[in-house]
Amino acid sequence: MFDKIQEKYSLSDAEAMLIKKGILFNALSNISKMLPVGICAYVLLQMYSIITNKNHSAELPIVMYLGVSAIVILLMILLSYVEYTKNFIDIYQESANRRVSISEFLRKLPLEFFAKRDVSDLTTVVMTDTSGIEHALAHVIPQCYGTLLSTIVIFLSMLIFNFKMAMSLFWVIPIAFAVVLLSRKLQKRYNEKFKSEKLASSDQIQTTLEMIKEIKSFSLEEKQKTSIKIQLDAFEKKQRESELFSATILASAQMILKLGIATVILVGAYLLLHGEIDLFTYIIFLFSAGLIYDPIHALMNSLTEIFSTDVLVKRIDDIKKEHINVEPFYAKEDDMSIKFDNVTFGYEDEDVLQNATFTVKSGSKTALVGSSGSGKSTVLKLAAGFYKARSGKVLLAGTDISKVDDESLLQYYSVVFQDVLLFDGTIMDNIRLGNKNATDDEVIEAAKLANCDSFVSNLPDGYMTTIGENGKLLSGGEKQRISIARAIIKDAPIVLLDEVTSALDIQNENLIQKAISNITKDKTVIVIAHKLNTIKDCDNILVFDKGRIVEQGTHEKLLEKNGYYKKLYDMSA
Ligand SMILES: Nc1ncnc2c1ncn2[C@@H]1O[C@H](COP(=O)(O)OP(=O)(O)OP(=O)(O)O)[C@@H](O)[C@H]1O
Repeated sequence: MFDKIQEKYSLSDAEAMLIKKGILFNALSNISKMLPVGICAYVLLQMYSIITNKNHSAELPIVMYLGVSAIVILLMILLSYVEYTKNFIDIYQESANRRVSISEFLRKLPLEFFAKRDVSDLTTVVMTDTSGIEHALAHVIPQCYGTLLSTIVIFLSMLIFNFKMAMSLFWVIPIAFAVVLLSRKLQKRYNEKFKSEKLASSDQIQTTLEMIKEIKSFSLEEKQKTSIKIQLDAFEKKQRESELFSATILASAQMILKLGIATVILVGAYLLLHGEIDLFTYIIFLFSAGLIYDPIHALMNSLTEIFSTDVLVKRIDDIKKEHINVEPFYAKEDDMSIKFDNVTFGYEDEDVLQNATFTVKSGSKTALVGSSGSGKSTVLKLAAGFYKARSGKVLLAGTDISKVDDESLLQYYSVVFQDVLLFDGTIMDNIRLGNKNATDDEVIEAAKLANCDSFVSNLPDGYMTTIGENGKLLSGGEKQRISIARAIIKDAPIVLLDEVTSALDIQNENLIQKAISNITKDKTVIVIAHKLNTIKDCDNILVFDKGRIVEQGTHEKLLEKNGYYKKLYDMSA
């Protein structure tokens, strides 16, 4: 049985051992809680015998009872302490590794996976779902199985002590369990609905916060408020339904358990009157009836929590099923040629790139031109292995990049995309992201080449200025220049540039172009350009229209051809 638990929760051997100890100490702690029952019953019986024998001169050995009680209390405290440290502290520490390993796994997944899943959903998996499992492992599973074990031990002891009384005490337990277990499927369904509404709510709140500027500028506050309210109401409804269902099941199980007290009183009284049991046995069972059902009720509570972890475990398992390429990519003798071999790709059902075939020779420059939405950025993303081709192959130095590990592949790429992502840190650290070993001087050198130096020197702390979440303290052009500096400092053999001049003012554009021509020197380059006069010296130009390459060649050849490129060129002139 424990193997199943270990497999279900993907427990490490150390974690499994801690949980086993937790179960053992919980069981011992539960059993120790029954010891006072024996002592109390024995004291009461002694008192009764003194009173009924009218032997008032006889004395109770009070000191001995106090001594035994003190030992029992010490034992109970010790067991509770060990149970606490084993269950909560050690297991929590071990479980923290689970969150790290999921984050690490996510980091290795291809970008394609992130396109299918939204960020708040994944954050919930890493933070909330793992917390739910941690809580279950520390607080619920050891108690649950510990209580089960101690109940079996107590049941067997009581059965040996008195069969009829034991049956009158324990008959309710399987019935109460059956009620909880039979409700499992329904419980799961309620839980899944509740979880998905919760996710949709946090998703909507996150989207609202991300789009706050647009919402305000288009006066959409009221509309947004209404849709958030509708979503939150739906979430609350599902939460109420789920909790009401669990509470009803638990209350019913508890009522069934309480019936056991009545049967112990009635059956005990009957057996006592018919001389089948003595008063001591009766008292023992009466006390036991007052104590034994509480941990069992707690166990049932725990069971509903264990059922609810099924959904969490499934969500984590679904991520872990994703395929990660582990084969590292090795560059072959400086060959950095990129080949698209009949590549077709779509983000969703529709193909946005069809049968693209071209070669970017090692050390050459290829420009991608075409109307908006024709598939240029998609080609860059496929070239960097961010997405896998639906059919056909993308090859780097003859190796199919869909088969190799992203991390080893991407070390050969410097990428500057339209959407610049910066983290909330200093400018120095943001640029150093391109090369974590770069010295401060090297960072500043790269920043100068990317024309960052002029605006950075005007900032209060220069390169040590913190730029806020996603560089919110910087302009679009400044952010883009930082991303160029990153690419410069990385100095990778392949450079992918997407509309690098789009967010720059005219004054800086020439300087940037110069910086780019410096970093792209002797590199394999694919650049997207809307200003066609900047790509005249490219070795090859691919002209895109509606996801297809309609022309390719050098600037002169394409002009001579007098086709689509010529039309675009004339329009941009
Ligand atoms: N993440 C995505 N999910 C779904 N569709 C996408 C995604 N990214 C792009 N598309 C769609 O793919 C098609 C090609 O987009 P792509 O960004 O490659 O065009 P582009 O030529 O680079 O356009 P632009 O010059 O405007 O940047 C477009 O129809 C676009 O709507």
